Amino acid sequence: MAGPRPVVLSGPSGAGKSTLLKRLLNDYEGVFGFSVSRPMPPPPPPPSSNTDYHFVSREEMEQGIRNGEFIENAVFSGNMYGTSKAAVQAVQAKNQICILDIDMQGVKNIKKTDLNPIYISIQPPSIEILNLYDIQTLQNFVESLSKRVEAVLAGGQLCKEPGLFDSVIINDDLKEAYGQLQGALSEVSVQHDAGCKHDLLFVSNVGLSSVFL
Ligand SMILES: Nc1ncnc2c1ncn2[C@@H]1O[C@H](COP(=O)(O)OP(=O)(O)OP(=O)(O)O)[C@@H](O)[C@H]1O
Repeated sequence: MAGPRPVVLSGPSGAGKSTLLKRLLNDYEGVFGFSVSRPMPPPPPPPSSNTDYHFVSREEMEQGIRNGEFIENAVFSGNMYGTSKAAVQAVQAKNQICILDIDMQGVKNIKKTDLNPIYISIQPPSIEILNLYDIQTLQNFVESLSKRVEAVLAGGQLCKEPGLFDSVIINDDLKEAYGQLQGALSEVSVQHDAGCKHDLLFVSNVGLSSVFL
């Protein structure tokens, strides 16, 4: 597939992925594009005005899921959401760089594709700190707390699996973590600096992984 390599960002809810991404978006203003997702109609209000949805029929989406066309998908408030391989490839075809914020299942799914992204894991320094960061979300989803903690612990172990991630960033000090993220993205910068006109583009995942953990 022609075009720049996508970038996968993964890590437990509350590890700081959005915070780091916001910094990137801010620092590379005009370089980042907008997100691409595939919710089912009737669509809810977009999570952010930056979100660029691609609408398909329920049948089409269900067929696509059966055919393995989606890196990940989920249902929220009766609507289906997903990130398709085609959406990532469409971004590559525009010579832009996709950053995918996906969960561990999504990481495993994308490994089965030929998208060949750079894999970056964002991890909290400790489970105690994660709980502090994530307290509001936890309050909203108290009943799923134990499952979420299990998923966080499993994710923390999984990210250490050899070959799974290219970089594992422990988000203790935000400035330091951001510097490491920029370092991990240096390949992207090199391409951009080389005048290849590779823009960075943030493709949101369903963005609701915390709901489903
Ligand atoms: N290094 C850090 N030090 C202190 N607070 C942090 C740090 N990184 C992130 N936070 C705070 O932790 C909270 C959760 O961060 P953030 O929303 O970026 O996590 P996330 O990984 O995107 O979670 P989710 O996947 O649930 O969206 C935010 O309030 C953020 O300001």
